[in-house]
Amino acid sequence: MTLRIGIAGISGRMGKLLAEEVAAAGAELAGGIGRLGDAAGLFAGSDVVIDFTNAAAAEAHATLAARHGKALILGSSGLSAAQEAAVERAARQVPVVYAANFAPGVNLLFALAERMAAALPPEQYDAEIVEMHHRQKVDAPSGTAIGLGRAVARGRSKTLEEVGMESGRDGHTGPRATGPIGFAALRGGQVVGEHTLLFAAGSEHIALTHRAFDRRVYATGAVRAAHWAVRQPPGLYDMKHVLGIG
Ligand SMILES: NC(=O)C1=CN([C@@H]2O[C@H](COP(=O)(O)OP(=O)(O)OC[C@H]3O[C@@H](n4cnc5c(N)ncnc54)[C@H](OP(=O)(O)O)[C@@H]3O)[C@@H](O)[C@H]2O)C=CC1
Ligand SMILES: O=C(O)C1=N[C@H](C(=O)O)C[C@H](O)C1
Repeated sequence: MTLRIGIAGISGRMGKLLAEEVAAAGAELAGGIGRLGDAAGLFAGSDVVIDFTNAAAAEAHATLAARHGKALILGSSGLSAAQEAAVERAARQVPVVYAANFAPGVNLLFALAERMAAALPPEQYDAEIVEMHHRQKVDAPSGTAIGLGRAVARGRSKTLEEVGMESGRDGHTGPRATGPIGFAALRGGQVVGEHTLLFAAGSEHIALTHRAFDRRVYATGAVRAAHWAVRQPPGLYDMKHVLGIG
């Protein structure tokens, strides 16, 4: 049977591409809403909903997904801890794929970041994450940068909260602390998404960079996740589960 996919945020930069990718994948566009749309109606009429909106709307859509028993693909970034807790609650009842970035290359980068961090002692290698996005982006650091930070922390057998984040350095900051991960966010023009993870030691640097040239890469990944999610039991998944990379 043809999969019915609903889109929350259909008039946005991502939403327009998602509608095209739903059709390209042979699925049915069950409906699409913007800020003023009927969200409950969208969930009622869809097998799975893809959300690329904002943090507050994402939280509301997670609650609706659970209420309507529908799978959810969540791409929105900038969620607070409380908003992520609402997503986790929904995922006890329905499959939720919550991914900071739906590009395959970034998800490989997450896996590499964890392995590199495990191999490079924090006393010798400072981890720094630099990201750049278009001037319309409203949250910083990007969800992907935070995802990279979480991967580095995991590689060091800690959480990101335990390791600590150092962002917005300005003025007399004093020497860099050992351990925390540095974050820097650049905004300008129409940059689709660039992320660099740098491990800096006294005698060497290692840097990994991902550049997205076309945000269609995210839309293709999200539609792929939608087809995958409807076959899963309730749970919180991310793109590594969809792609089968660990
Ligand atoms: N995980 C990933 O791979 C990616 C994540 N993102 C994230 O996706 C989100 C959207 O990005 P982008 O498309 O560039 O942003 P846009 O601002 O272009 O689009 C967001 C859309 O969401 C709609 N919206 C706002 N509130 C609601 C609501 N309550 N219900 C339904 N729709 C709503 C807006 O509609 P209206 O026009 O009515 O205001 C708008 O069209 C961001 O958080 C971004 O960081 C982006 C790219 C990739
Ligand atoms: O807002 C964007 O554009 C993007 N947001 C995501 C993020 O916050 O990481 C993913 C991608 O970098 C594009």
